[in-house]
Amino acid sequence: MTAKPAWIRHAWIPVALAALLCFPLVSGDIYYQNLLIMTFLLAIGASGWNIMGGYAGYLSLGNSAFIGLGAYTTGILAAKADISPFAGCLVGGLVCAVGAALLSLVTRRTRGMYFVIVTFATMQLLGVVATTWSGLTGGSQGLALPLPAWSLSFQDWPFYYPMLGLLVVTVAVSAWVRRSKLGLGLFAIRDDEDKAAGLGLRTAVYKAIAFVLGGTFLGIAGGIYAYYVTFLNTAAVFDIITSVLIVLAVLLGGRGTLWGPVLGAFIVAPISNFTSTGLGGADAGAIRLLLFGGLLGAVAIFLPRGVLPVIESWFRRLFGRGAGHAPPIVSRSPVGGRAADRGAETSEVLVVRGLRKSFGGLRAVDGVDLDLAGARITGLIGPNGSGKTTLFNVIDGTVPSRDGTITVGGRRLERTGRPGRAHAGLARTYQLPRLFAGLTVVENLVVPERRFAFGRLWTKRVTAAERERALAVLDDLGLAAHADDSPAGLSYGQRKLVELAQVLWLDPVLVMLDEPAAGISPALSARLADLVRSLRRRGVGVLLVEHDLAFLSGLCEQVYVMSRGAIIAHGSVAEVSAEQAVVDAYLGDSPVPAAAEGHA
Ligand SMILES: Nc1ncnc2c1ncn2[C@@H]1O[C@H](COP(=O)(O)OP(=O)(O)OP(=O)(O)O)[C@@H](O)[C@H]1O
Repeated sequence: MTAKPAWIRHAWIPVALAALLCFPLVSGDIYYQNLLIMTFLLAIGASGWNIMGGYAGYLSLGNSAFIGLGAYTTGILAAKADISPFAGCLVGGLVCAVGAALLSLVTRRTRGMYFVIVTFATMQLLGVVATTWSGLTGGSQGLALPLPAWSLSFQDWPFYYPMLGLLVVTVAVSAWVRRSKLGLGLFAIRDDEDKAAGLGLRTAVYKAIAFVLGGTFLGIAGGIYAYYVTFLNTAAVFDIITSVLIVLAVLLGGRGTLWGPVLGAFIVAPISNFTSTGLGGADAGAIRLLLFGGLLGAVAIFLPRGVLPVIESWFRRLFGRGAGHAPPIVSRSPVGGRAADRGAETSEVLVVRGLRKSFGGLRAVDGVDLDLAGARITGLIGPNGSGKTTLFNVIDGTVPSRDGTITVGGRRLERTGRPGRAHAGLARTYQLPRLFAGLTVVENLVVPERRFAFGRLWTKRVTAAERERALAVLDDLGLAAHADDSPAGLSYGQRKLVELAQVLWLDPVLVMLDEPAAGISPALSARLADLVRSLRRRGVGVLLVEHDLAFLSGLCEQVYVMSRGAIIAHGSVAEVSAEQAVVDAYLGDSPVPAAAEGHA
């Protein structure tokens, strides 16, 4: 069965919106109006949180801090400066945007549980500041906002419609983020942040923008909420329960999806409302926290994907809705690039001097010097544990080192971060291919970023030109039929090929390949060797770690031999194979493979 056109699949959106727009006009029931206002607030919070927590995979538990900041900014402006709360809430959004930008600076290097703790601590800190700064916030006495001046016949419409409007804007922005390069980068960060940085993505900027967007919407919603309740109390506004409800709504609905957080809010808000009106007494807050904390744990364990993805996969199974493959474009992948432009054949692409890296007392890399010319394929061999991967990691910035210099294409890079090294033309693959499982094969190919530009973040996730070029590359690799599949469906060898094609998207001057031929079929190995030779023709320098000497000897002009962190020999495969130190360290007593005696 063919997929239905997008307008049919999305027809429910205007219907649902029209129903929500008409509801207050046809029903005079204030209870349901209020319930919907709180649902919209939760849905805004959940959609905003989803940009950072769902798309980028950064969970935080401090989001009610932004609601509180927005609410207090609006409340203080209204109570002290007589500024309309509807204008004040925009200022609240701005204050939250600045606050989120500052917080993302603080949390730049924080991940996982540490990120959760820092955001939670920020919320607690803001609560304490708001309580102690009583001259401004009213402290524990609370802060009263002016009562709305409109006629009672309007009921709660002046809160209902702005909140609904803000929800529409939040979802629209969230949808637009998904379709942009910003979203592509955020999903890549969620799958493998280190790899994304190695492909040139300025991950800190991506995360900061995601955090600022979510924080801004929460701040504006907090401002409208402040006017709606007309009385702010620090204990209630900076309560952890609001953060828990936001996270619960996202996880329940479907983290990382567009509509999951909204669906989750429509399920969670009525339950929350029921418990806050139904439960009384001094322990009501603790019971609610226990209940929603328990629900959060249960959803994380028993429904980790959330309701929406589960329903979608049922539908797919029932109606067989597939993504459909675009026809492959038969053309050759482009050659040339910056390596050829800079006449790399004649210059050094990599110069390393005195590089060292120790892990405790172990000298994994011990004073390594390397000289690699462009348009040359250089092998790096050595016994297991001799330091080859660590040397790669130090050169590409995965592992920091304080000793030694690294020059790529004439630029000193030892103090440059991973994205900067990628922008300078340094690219690498891994022993086990690391593709982004949440992206399609084409998206994996186009995700690398040759240089950072703000404007680029807002462009389409995969432009038509990029798609055409990516399909040409995949066609060359015999993988065009998998263009729109998840890389999880590819064989190990195919993933290695795609990873190589991915790093070539950077248009590098130097490519470091970590055991590219390990564990792949002879046919794929031959294809890979062809690809490596084509790099040499384009003037790209190649540094290749490989245990398969037959593979190396057919490719490399020179090899470096490592043992115990140091380079112990350098020359052609035949030359180093004849050296006694190499035989002792690497080959042991085995004879040199016949293939090593004559190389291309
Ligand atoms: N993060 C780390 N912490 C501590 N020791 C490490 C770390 N990474 C590597 N090592 C150690 O450094 C030494 C060099 O390891 P490395 O992985 O670089 O060797 P290799 O030559 O790539 O080995 P192989 O050929 O098996 O991949 C090994 O003794 C390894 O145990």
